Amino acid sequence: MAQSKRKFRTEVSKLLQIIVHSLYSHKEIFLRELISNAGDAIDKMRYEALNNPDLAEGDTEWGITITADKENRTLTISDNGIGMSRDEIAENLGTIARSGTTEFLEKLREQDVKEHPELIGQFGVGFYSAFMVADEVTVISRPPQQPAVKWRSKGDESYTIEDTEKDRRGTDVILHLNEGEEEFLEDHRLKALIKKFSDFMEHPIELEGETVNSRKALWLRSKSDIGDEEYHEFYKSIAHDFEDPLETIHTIAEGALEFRAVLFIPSRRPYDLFHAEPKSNLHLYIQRVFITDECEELLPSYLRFIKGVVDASDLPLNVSREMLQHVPALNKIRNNLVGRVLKTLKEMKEKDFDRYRRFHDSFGAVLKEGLAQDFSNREKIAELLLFESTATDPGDVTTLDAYLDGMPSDQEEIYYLAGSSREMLEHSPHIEPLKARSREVLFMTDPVDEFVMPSVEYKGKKLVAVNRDEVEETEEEKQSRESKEKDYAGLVDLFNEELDAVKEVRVSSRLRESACCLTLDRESMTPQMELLMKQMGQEPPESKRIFELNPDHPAVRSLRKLHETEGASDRVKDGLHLLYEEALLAEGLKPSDPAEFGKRINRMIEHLGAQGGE
Ligand SMILES: Nc1ncnc2c1ncn2[C@@H]1O[C@H](COP(=O)(O)OP(=O)(O)OP(=O)(O)O)[C@@H](O)[C@H]1O
Repeated sequence: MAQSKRKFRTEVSKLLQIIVHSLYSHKEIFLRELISNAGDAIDKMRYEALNNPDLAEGDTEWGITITADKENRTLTISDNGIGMSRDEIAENLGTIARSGTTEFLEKLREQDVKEHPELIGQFGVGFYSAFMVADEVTVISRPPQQPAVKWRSKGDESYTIEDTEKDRRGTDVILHLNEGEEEFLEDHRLKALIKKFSDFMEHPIELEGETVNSRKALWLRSKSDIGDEEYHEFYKSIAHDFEDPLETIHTIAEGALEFRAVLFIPSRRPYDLFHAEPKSNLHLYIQRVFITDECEELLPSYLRFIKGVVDASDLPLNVSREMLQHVPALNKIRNNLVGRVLKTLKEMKEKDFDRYRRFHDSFGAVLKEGLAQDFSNREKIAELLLFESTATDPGDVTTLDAYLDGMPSDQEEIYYLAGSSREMLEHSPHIEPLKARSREVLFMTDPVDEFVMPSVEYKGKKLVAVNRDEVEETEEEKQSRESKEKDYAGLVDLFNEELDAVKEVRVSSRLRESACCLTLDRESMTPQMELLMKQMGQEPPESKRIFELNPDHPAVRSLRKLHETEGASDRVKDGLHLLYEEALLAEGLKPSDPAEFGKRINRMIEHLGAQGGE
């Protein structure tokens, strides 16, 4: 097949533009990325050859070779890994198949990357980092038992692909270095970088016929021999991150169940934490042989932000990826890992709250998913959560334990209100009765709260949403309500007739500053849940709300008087609908007919004008 020229997909061009024009610091990480890709390719080939030795074509001296050619100013990274076919190379090096890529790159301005290169670290530039130091990159690759292919690009809009010859299976990545990047052709510089970035890599990395790395898989070494820097380099290599991790967990389990794991909590939320498929990010090895990086059984999805490796020495090497889910030992490893992670987080929270706060700001919303996924650890997860509340200053947080500590002895439940922002929640009419009784209300502003919190119980106390018809009236409130109900019976009847969308209209004794509010009955979905369902293209079941009127509010009182003198006049009906629409707005909802809402307001203003002119 002749040479064909193809355009990069837009997201690749955009990424290349950022890399070529603004990624000036951390240039040397290109070597880490390319060596890490080469190592992955070897791992994949070795795994395939386990079950099908013919595929290896007799070449099982796994290794990576780095060759510097000063005359031609090229640096070549070669591996005898799995290689790429013509289609694969176009797919792997011409597109970025990660969801949300385009949106992320669009948001990331070049200036931001110049000043904060770690932002791009949330994304992981991988192979494309080669263009930080090279004006042209050639990739020659041959998969087992297939022809070779040559890919070439100058890091602009396009690349070419053509057939070629290659004896050895695997991939050569040839960088034609930019002027000024000659340091990456120097032996001592390359050696130092390989030691720094990839010393732990199991496969030998050769430079000038000499193996440079010590090759001892990091997770097999004893903890006391490993310094923070080594852990951090290892993390950056597997996570493709620019920043150090927030926390490292190195576990060596011996006895009935043997495995080793090195887990990391990143310091920053990756760009696709919520839109990518929620799957675990751990690499599973069995006796040092890489098996898969897509093993959902290793960690539940609410811990999907954890990166790292697990090496299970007890599992059979010939277990296929598909069979992994049926291996009971994996379940045990998973329980063990979950326990370690939760324990580490608890310790961090107790000993270094500022650091824990950083963790929670990035990953708290994911951790919460565990309340619904992992019943056996529910209380441990709940203990880790942080919330703002009516008792904290904006930006400050409290915990469920602190809530319980500050709770009056006659309070039976933990109160919360979920919504889009603290600001909105603070002004919600539902807070008023609790405030009046000096009860703290937790503010929940993550979308997942609506789904998980209603079923949570913490240390025997149920979490109750204060916008639901579940908060009991006090005796005093009850008496005050009953004394006023008679006066309002007529107006309440008219509301009931006029407002189809509500299930019940009630005189309320709980509201203070607000004239009215909408309360959910026990079974209904919250407005936010309804919105989410609509966003997902589903029609939520119709939920009717309870409309509560504050009999002591001047607006409600004057509407009652007007109703007594005029009956169900147009003015009274306008007032009634406006009160209802006001309650909708306080819930973050819209009046169902905005035009009619506008007209009602106009009539009211007109009326004011008429009064003023009198
Ligand atoms: N040396 C290689 N041998 C075989 N395949 C390779 C090699 N280098 C890259 N690839 C393929 O190209 C793909 C893209 O590589 P790239 O480094 O851009 O991203 P990645 O490693 O998949 O993702 P990330 O960098 O976010 O982890 C890889 O997933 C792999 O399939």
